[in-house]
Formats: sequence, C-alpha cells, structure tokens
Amino acid sequence: MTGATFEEIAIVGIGLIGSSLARAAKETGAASKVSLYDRSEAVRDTASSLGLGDVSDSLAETCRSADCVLLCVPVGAIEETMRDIAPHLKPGAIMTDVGSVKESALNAMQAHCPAHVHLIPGHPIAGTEKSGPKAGFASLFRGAWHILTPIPQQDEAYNGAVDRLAAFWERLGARVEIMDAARHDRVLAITSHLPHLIAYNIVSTAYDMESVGEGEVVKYSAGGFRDFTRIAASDPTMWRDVFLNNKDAVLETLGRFSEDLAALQRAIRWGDGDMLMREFERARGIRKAIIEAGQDTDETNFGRNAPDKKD
Ligand SMILES: NC(=O)C1=CN([C@@H]2O[C@H](COP(=O)(O)OP(=O)(O)OC[C@H]3O[C@@H](n4cnc5c(N)ncnc54)[C@H](O)[C@@H]3O)[C@@H](O)[C@H]2O)C=CC1
Ligand SMILES: O=C(O)C(=O)Cc1ccc(O)cc1
Repeated sequence: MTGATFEEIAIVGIGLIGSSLARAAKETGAASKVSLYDRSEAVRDTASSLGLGDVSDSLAETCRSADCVLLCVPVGAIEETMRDIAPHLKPGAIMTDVGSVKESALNAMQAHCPAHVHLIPGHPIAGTEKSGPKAGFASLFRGAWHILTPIPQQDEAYNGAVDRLAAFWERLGARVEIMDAARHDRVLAITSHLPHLIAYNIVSTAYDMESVGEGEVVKYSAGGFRDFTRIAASDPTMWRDVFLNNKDAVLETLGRFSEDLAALQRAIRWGDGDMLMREFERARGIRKAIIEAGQDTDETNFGRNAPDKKD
C-alpha cells in the first residue's frame, strides 16, 4: 500500500507494546510521523536513543496534532492519562488504547474523552512476558488478532474512523475483529487472564514447598513448569491491573476452573483412569484445532518470535 494510513500518530506509554507499535508503524509506513511520550524520563531517553520517533517530555505536545492517539499504559493508568490528554486532542482525531481489559478501559476513557474525538478501544492479542522499550519489536502484531470494541450505534463519521483504525492495524499485519467490550472481557478471562493467574500461582506454590528446595525447582524444572515461569515473569503492575479491572469475569471463570480441577483431583484419588483419559484426549483436540486454525505458527506464538533481549 502506498501513502500512510495516518499522517501522524501519538503513542503514550513507550513500553513493550508502545515501542513495538512505533517500530511497526515506521517499518510498514502506516504513519508518516510517530510522536511519543512516557511519564518516565529514563524510558523517554531510551526511546530517543533507539530512534523510535519524535520523543517529547510534554504530553500535550505529543498529542496536539495527532490523527490517532494510542494509549499504551497499564489498564490502571488509563483514566488519569486520558484525563490529561483530553484537552489537547484535535477535532476528528481517533483515540484508542491497547489495554488487556476493555469494559473498564472504555468507561475510563469515556469519562474524559471530548465529543469531537472518535473513541475506539482496542486490544492486540500479542505480547510477551517482557516489558520496556527495548523489549519491543516490529513484527509483534503480524498474524495476531487485534480486537476493536467500538461504541455501538454511532454516526457515519465514527464508523469511518473505525474502518480507518482497522486499516492501520491490518497494515501492521494484524487481523482485526470487532467485539462487544463485555464479551471481550469474558473471552479473555479464560484464554489469557486465568492462564496468567494459574502461572503465578504454580510458581508461588513451588516456592513455598517445604519438601522441595528452591535449588531443586530451578535445577529439575521440566518443560511444563518452565513454560509457566515464562508467563509468571510478566509485568506485575500490568497483571495486577488486569485482575482488578476484570474482576467479575475472572472470578466467574475461576469458579468453573476450580470445580473442574476438583473433579480431576477426585479422579486421581479414586483411580478413575477413564475419566482422566477422556479429559486429556479432549484437551489434545483443542490443541489440534488451534494448530489447524494457524494460531500457533512462528509468526503468532507469543514470545517465540521475540528477539531474545534483556530489558
Ligand atoms: N505485555 C503484553 O504482552 C501486552 C500488554 N497489553 C496491554 O498494553 C498496555 C501496556 O503494556 P506493556 O507495553 O506491556 O507495558 P510496559 O510496562 O512495557 O510499558 C508501559 C509504559 O507505560 C508507562 N506509563 C505508565 N503510566 C503512565 C502514564 N500515566 N503516562 C504515561 N506513561 C505511563 C510506563 O512508564 C511504561 O514505560 C497494558 O495496558 C497491557 O494490558 C496488551 C497486549 C499484550
Ligand atoms: O506472553 C504471553 O504468553 C501472552 O499471553 C502475551 C499477552 C499478554 C497480555 C495480553 O493482553 C495479550 C497477550
């Protein structure tokens, strides 16, 4: 495609996602100008030295002439950041975010977003356990889903803005899906949020086992446990905010999970091998379906396509 989708984008929050966006927008030509802001001076300095775009120490300056502002901060910081950005947005601009929870993000942004701006929340289903500007990379969104949760029943100009934002993400290589915010939160509770909670919990249990020393856990950790430790290395602030902001859906999913886990516990106790076989075979089927749907290629597998950099 020739010509940028947006003349100028502003990225607020230059961590893993914000810096990946900056790199991808430049590499694909989706934006002619990339303006960046982070509240941390150290992060701004790193972003400048990495050449990610025009880094400013003024949030107002960063957002003033942007056609699209992308909020890439932890979910718990969305409301205050939106409040600070609001007076500086130009009429007709698109305001979006990348938060992992969508209903609370929508409410937080809607509370402050001016009427002359098109508010379209979004969430890239792509990431890694790393954080910070050095951890980002341009191919992160390639082949991954990007979910947009627009406000229903808006006018034609709004719908046009949704199409434009979708075109931007597609230019970065993402596949765009439109979804209701509450539904997004229920789906992600089981496919992303609960797996992270389980990972944090299994690592914590291993730490606390009196009968197995920490050294042995590190030394003999087999594939399964190692995979959990990767996920449990994710940013604590980000995940605290996810759980506090998707409380209802996570608690409901956790309830079902605990019941199913108790059933497996029972099957082990009573030697019910048939039940274990039934459950394990069904789980294998889901894995097969994910592979067949092309969701576990090198392009889309979380983290696997990340350059192995320390942050
Ligand atoms: N890490 C991941 O794998 C994914 C994260 N997300 C979402 O993306 C968002 C950002 O996550 P990451 O990039 O991983 O985090 P990160 O920790 O790498 O970066 C966040 C950045 O936001 C900055 N920040 C915090 N509060 C701010 C504020 N008030 N004003 C300006 N900057 C502020 C921090 O200084 C930091 O540089 C989160 O909402 C997260 O839920 C979405 C998909 C994947
Ligand atoms: O690293 C992993 O395994 C992930 O699950 C990445 C991830 C984290 C949070 C999101 O909202 C989306 C993707």
